[in-house]
Amino acid sequence: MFNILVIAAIVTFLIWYIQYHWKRRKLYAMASKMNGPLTLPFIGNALYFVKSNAGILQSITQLCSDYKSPVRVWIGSKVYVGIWKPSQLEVILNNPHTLGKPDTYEPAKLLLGNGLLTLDVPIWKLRRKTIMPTFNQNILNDYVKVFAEKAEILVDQLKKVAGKGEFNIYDYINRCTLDTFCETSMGVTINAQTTDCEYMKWIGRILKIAPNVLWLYIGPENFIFHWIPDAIEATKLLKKVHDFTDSVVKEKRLEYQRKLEEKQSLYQEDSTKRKSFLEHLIELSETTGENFTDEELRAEVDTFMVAGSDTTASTDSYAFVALALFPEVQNKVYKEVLDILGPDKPVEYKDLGKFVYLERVLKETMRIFPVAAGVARSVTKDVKLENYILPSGSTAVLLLFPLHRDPEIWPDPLRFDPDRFLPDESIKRHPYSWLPFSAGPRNCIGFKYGMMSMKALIATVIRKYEFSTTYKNVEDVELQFDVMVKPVHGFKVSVKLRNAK
Ligand code: HEM
Repeated sequence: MFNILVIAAIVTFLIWYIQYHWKRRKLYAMASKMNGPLTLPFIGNALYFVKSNAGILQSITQLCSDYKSPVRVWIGSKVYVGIWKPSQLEVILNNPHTLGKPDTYEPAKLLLGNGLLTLDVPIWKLRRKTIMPTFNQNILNDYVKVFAEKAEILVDQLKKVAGKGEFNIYDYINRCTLDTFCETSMGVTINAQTTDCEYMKWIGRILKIAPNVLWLYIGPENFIFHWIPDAIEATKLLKKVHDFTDSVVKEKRLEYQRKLEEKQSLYQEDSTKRKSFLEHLIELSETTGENFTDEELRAEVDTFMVAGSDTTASTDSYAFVALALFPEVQNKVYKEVLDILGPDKPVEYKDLGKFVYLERVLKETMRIFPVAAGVARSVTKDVKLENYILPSGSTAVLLLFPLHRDPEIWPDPLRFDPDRFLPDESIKRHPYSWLPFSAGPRNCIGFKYGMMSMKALIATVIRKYEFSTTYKNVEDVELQFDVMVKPVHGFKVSVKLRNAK
């Protein structure tokens, strides 16, 4: 009897195994036509990525120098196709069958709920269309006052470290950015720069733990996620973050209802009152029939907070490291800001377009130090990619870091030269050569907000402080993959008050 059961189990397994591979035969055939390293049974090329955070980034860079785009990599039973050639990126970023997010984004779903970043394509399309108007230029212009106010507090906070040697400027900028985001996304003041703010600690810790648990989703091992201590801690912290956002959502909804009952639309009541993204979303929800649930509103607000604040804080910090590394660039930015603002006038939205050199510096910073090393998309139908077919069932990984450092596109790629972004130079390149915010219909919805807030912060700070660093050059800034691309040894700079007696 026992023998029969064993034979039945083996036969069932064999039938399942053959069916499984038979269904995937097209995937195997197409993937085998692409370049890629030799694969080991069962684990594929997983060993390439079982490394330290810095090692992972090195492995990706090495793969891209050993092979041409697209490169195929197997991790367990999943095939990932790395792409960094601009013409191929253009195909993927604009194809309707590569708009979805693969299961590598599952941890982000836990973090953020179902917000724009992680939503499945059909719902994402509707949601993106609804949310898009909240990023219009007039709304963003209203936020510049907040950017300027919070940056002035940052100027004040930096007095603590001025003239006292090197420190990690990210710690200061991150607090400033969280202050700005809480005000503009939720309409709440958390004073992260001047008080010991719990919310900031939760977000900081979650982002720190996230890389330790991310890999659990890059394989069939998803089920163990909930048993890992870091994942358990992250879940507890997430609850606190979600409870905080939930309470703000409820409060703002009640406020909206109260105003309606008083028969005053928010606009009629006080057209000069600045509204946060959340307040705009509540209004859209009520007036367009979109009917966002509280949970959906929370997911969108949390998504803005997480997708927006660490990316801008890190890019601002890289920009200060770059200014510290290249004093002649720093001087030019300082002069431009002084010419436009004078010594004390707070930055206003109409000034931002005039910072043309600062804009080139930011673009060159994001080229050399793109905080998002890559973007992943699931392939739901075969897609022709020049001489290859990207098979349905694979994951396209758009490698922005290797793209931005490709010597064929960017000669002498580690030379920091903002003039690469002069219009006459930009026009010579493929438009998909520079993609820090990605591109196509699912690009970063917050890119204008990001550019405006970074310009406002840097202009406000550079006017008061001069930056230096013990990093000697770009190569010296060793990088690692830490959800975002971050320097192994921090964003090390020293600051000195300008005109200090
Ligand atoms: C330097 C700053 C920023 C960088 C480098 C950046 C980069 C990116 C990238 C690479 C993506 C992925 C796009 C894709 O899948 O193809 C993305 C998506 C997104 N970003 Fe940003 N981002 C920045 C700032 C912001 C800000 C300020 C906000 C919000 C206020 C924001 C909100 C989002 C959202 C909601 C998505 C998902 C869009 C969608 O799937 O429709 N980001 N961002």
